[in-house]
Amino acid sequence: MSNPSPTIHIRDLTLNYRNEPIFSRLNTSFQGGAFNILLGASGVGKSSLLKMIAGLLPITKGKITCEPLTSLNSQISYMAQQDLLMPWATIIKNVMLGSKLRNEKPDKNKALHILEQVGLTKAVHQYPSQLSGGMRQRAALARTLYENRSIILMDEPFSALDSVTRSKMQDYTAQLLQGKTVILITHDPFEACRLGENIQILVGNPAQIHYIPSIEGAIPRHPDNLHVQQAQANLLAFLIEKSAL
Ligand SMILES: Nc1ncnc2c1ncn2[C@@H]1O[C@H](COP(=O)(O)OP(=O)(O)OP(=O)(O)O)[C@@H](O)[C@H]1O
Repeated sequence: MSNPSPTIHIRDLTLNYRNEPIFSRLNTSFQGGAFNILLGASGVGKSSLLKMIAGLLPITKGKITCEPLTSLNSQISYMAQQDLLMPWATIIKNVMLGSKLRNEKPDKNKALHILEQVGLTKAVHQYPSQLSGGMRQRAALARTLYENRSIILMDEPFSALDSVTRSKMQDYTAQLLQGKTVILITHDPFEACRLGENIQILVGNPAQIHYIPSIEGAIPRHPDNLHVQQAQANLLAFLIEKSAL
């Protein structure tokens, strides 16, 4: 049997930026094999936390571990807020870039299938500069989904999409990443309640974690679902209450 997707533990993690604390002794866990959603006001430290998990920001105090205990970095696929597409490569080559960098044989059929599912069949041989912002974001999503990793970190992956495309991409992503450990940052309470199996909010300065009660039903939850609507209203009220504005 293959290993289960790991749970990620954050222990006493501290991050300062220009002598200001972003978090101080932060503790939480992101559930293995589940969609973990992370919300919080702009600037609270969500992207920094994700980058620390991805190994892109150094850890000076505290620990990030996973259970079962293995090396984190080799298991992670990370989708940044910026699409980070290579301007010199076509969209399909961008999607298969990871294979190339690892000297593996690229799986063209898989890349084409994912690109079809994200609605980019016609753009396969185009360059990033020829695409709209939403198309570029879907290309970056396709590249992330192509990597068959057990931990997927996504920083606002659907933020540039219109609401219909966003809903379709949420459904597809939830279906494809079933059983993986996903940490997804969003500013959208509705997205959080449709996709979240574990919802956490970073609040305050230094930031601490606040947990949202779990929502009934398997993901992706239907927009009609009354539990989703109620949870979304409660979540929005909480975010407004904690807003510094
Ligand atoms: N290299 C860095 N290391 C640590 N902190 C940084 C760094 N660069 C910027 N910061 C500061 O860290 C704080 C948290 O930024 P971060 O991008 O993690 O917030 P965020 O919650 O993801 O915001 P947003 O929702 O706007 O993307 C900000 O005040 C930012 O100015």
